[in-house]
Amino acid sequence: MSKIRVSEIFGPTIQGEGALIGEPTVFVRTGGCDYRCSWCDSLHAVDSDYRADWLPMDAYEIFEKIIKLSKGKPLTVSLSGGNPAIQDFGPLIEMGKKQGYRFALETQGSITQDWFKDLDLLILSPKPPSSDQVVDWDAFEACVRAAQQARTAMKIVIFDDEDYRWAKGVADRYSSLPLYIQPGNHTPPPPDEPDARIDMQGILDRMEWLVDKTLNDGWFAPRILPQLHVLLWGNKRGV
Ligand SMILES: C[S@@+](CC[C@H](N)C(=O)[O-])C[C@H]1O[C@@H](n2cnc3c(N)ncnc32)[C@H](O)[C@@H]1O
Ligand SMILES: Nc1nc2[nH]cc(C(=O)O)c2c(=O)[nH]1
Ligand code: SF4
Ligand SMILES: [Mg+2]
Repeated sequence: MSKIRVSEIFGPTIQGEGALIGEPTVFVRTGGCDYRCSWCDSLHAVDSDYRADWLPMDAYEIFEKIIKLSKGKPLTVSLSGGNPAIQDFGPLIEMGKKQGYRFALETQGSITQDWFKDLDLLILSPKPPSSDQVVDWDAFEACVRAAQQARTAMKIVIFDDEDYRWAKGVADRYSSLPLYIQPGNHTPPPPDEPDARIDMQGILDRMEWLVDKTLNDGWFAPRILPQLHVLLWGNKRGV
């Protein structure tokens, strides 16, 4: 069985973002990402300087840890990273579903896997201009198609006016996908400083700006949500 590069497994906590906000969950965060977003809040799982901290684990070992953390009570497992779509989660999803666990995956939509169809929720998070990344829309489209019947949602981080306009354009192209927008944390933790100071008032101001802008604009398609875990715990890692 192939190994998955794991940065951290933690929980139970609540899902802090998007469609499943507030839902109890255990996170499996993988190491390695094909993107380098300018404002990434999880660089310890992206930057290869930290690869020595990423542990190769097989599906049995990961599921054992999930069972321990959840005390054997089935819940939703959130697969994130880094880009978790680099890894092979097929065997873990198959194993977990047999025991009643559900699986949600967070990815930017740059890499497709055939096991996307087995997810309970695929969250595609294409990156706006402020990230300094360039979206490959063919690759994104392939992810949407690979989901097949699996529930799929889109989540876009918005930092400024340009991101906002961009998000509206993307929403038009994928109007059948439920959309969640969230303000950015402009004070993400440096990878070697897990609990770095956070500008909470600045984040709340960005949330208010985003709500006002969206409503004044008469754009009623998206749900506008903060990162709830950030409001509760700041930049703390493993929550
Ligand atoms: C750390 S990423 C990992 C999964 C995947 N690489 C992705 O970007 O979707 C998880 C989520 O956090 C969001 N995110 C990362 N940095 C952020 C920041 N500084 N402020 C708000 N959201 C952020 C991403 O856009 C993504 O939706
Ligand atoms: N509680 C909590 N909710 C989250 N939603 C997305 C997260 C992520 O980093 O992928 C995340 C996270 O790290 N913690
Ligand atoms: S795609 Fe996700 S994990 Fe990768 S750098 Fe961007 S926000 Fe971070
Ligand atoms: Mg996060």
